[in-house]
Amino acid sequence: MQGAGGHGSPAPFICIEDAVVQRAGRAILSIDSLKIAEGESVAIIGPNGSGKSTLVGLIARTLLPLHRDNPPVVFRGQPRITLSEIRSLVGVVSSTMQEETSVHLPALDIVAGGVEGTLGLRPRMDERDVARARRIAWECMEQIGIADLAERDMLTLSTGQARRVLIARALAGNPTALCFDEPCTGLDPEGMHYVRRTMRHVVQAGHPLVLVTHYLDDIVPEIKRVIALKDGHVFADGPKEEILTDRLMSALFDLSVLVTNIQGRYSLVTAY
Ligand SMILES: Nc1ncnc2c1ncn2[C@@H]1O[C@H](COP(=O)(O)OP(=O)(O)OP(=O)(O)O)[C@@H](O)[C@H]1O
Repeated sequence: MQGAGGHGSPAPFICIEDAVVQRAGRAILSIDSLKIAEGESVAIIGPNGSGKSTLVGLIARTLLPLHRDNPPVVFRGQPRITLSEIRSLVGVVSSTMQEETSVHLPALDIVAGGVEGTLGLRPRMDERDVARARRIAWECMEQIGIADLAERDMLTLSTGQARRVLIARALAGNPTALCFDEPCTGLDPEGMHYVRRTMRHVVQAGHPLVLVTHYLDDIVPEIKRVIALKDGHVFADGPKEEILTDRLMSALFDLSVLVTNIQGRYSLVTAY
């Protein structure tokens, strides 16, 4: 089937054209053109305030751009798409969600809530639907190696464990792609290790990932493309070997930095 990409090329999974998000009278994000192909995993990096979370909100439609006749964000070439269709295309995990799910509920029910996009299981849910949602939740937790947390109260989990529960919750909605906004922020090295391992696992399991991060270390080997944002604009976009260089990263962060690459795992080093 030919998508809306024209000339026989398939439509991109996400196509953002001429998108402007304005807050307090100024453009906090301004994207001329940004396309993410079907099946492609990307990392979006940039300093604080560069517009990364705004971009996630734009993609997930949790915030709205300036009105235009043609929608600035188009999935698979379909200009009109509902919020629930977006949810089935992109499962988002963000720190806001972590706050929202800090409640006295078993982790299994938090994950089960991901099936219908609710916080925990919906009240007055049919018994069969509850059983089905819990079965899916269990499978998703098992898939990423956290089934042992199923009965634990969310409020007793470490930040790293809760983060992985949220990843399982996103998987429970069976979205095509996943979008993680700063998945390793606030975690200790062990927590980071397990979240990064989980990211590799979900990509290898066939879910393309849009990863938003400050840390080059989060860019798992499966991610080949890096998009750098600065001051609300795309500053650089390309294969990670071309973007993750000393020169480009120093210009991005306005700081003299060195990029290390050990067997495909990148890091930033500064001489402080
Ligand atoms: N509601 C708002 N009103 C005014 N300014 C806002 C609002 N929301 C965001 N901004 C500003 O927009 C810019 C981009 O914010 P955004 O949260 O997208 O950046 P970010 O790259 O995700 O930052 P961080 O790395 O700190 O999470 C920032 O300068 C922020 O202060």
